[in-house]
Amino acid sequence: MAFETINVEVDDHVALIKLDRPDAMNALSQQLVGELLQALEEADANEKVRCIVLAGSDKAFAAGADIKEMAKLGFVDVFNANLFAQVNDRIAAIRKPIIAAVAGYALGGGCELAMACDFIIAADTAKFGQPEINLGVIAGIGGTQRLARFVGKSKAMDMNLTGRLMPAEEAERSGLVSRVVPAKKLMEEAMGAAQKIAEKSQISVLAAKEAVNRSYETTLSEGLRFERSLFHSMFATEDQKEGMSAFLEKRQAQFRDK
Ligand SMILES: CCCCCCCCCCCCC[C@H](O)CC(=O)SCCNC(=O)CCNC(=O)[C@H](O)C(C)(C)COP(=O)(O)OP(=O)(O)OC[C@H]1O[C@@H](n2cnc3c(N)ncnc32)[C@H](O)[C@@H]1OP(=O)(O)O
Repeated sequence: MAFETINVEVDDHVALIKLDRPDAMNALSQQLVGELLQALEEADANEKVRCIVLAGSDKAFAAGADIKEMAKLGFVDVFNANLFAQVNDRIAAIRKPIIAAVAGYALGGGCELAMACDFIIAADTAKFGQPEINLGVIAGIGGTQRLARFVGKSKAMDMNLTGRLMPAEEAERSGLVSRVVPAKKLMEEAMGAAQKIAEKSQISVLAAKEAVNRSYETTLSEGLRFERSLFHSMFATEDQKEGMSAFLEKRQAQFRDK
């Protein structure tokens, strides 16, 4: 399907999804959110795709929900529509890894979208924030919950209450992002990471993603039990046999399990 507010390219096992509303700093309109969710689900269902990269423009990953759309809404509108309720569930249901490649502004829903991905690679130009307080609202899809878990209460409270932006270096230091690279290297780094993941055992990749994500949903002892049962199940795969044999035979593993 042709999209109007995003671009999708699939090449060599990696799906690159780029937000494309340059005139509005990639503001997350209802149309863009719908197209993004469909593109993610199509990539997840595409057997050729093994990793997904989500990117914006040099100036903005995404500047948040579309304020022009939200300005005219009232409580009854958003409550009855249960606005954005399904977004979290649909992104959480994507089994393949999603790397957020963030340059420029990732604000409000833009920061929340990046945090909902599996890890963030940031350009040194990236600025993260939850400035909803400036609009007389609060973050609505993870900006108080994920942020507090990722960077700790003090920084999450500071950002949500003052609306200040967190530069890339602080974001890395705080654990919000995995790596910071020069802006001109961002896409090379993100696509390189995606390629590296695509070469791994796909079944192990899916299992590792599920295990790490479970750590945010359960107790340590329960999480260790979940991790152990997934670890044990890896020994039923051809990839475990191939991976360990390849190491002992000092050759590159050729993983087969889908
Ligand atoms: C778990 C899954 C998560 C999935 C998330 C994805 C789906 C969910 C999306 C909805 C999320 C709802 C909950 C969320 O918490 C609520 C919000 O996001 S509220 C919005 C928060 N964002 C902001 O407050 C930032 C607003 N923008 C700015 O502060 C500035 O634009 C800027 C980014 C600092 C850049 O400033 P400048 O360089 O000066 O550029 P301009 O301001 O002139 O902007 C250029 C142009 O773009 C338009 N624009 C910018 N941001 C938005 C926006 N958020 N909505 C609509 N339009 C925007 C701006 O109006 C200008 O347009 P023009 O005037 O030229 O027509």
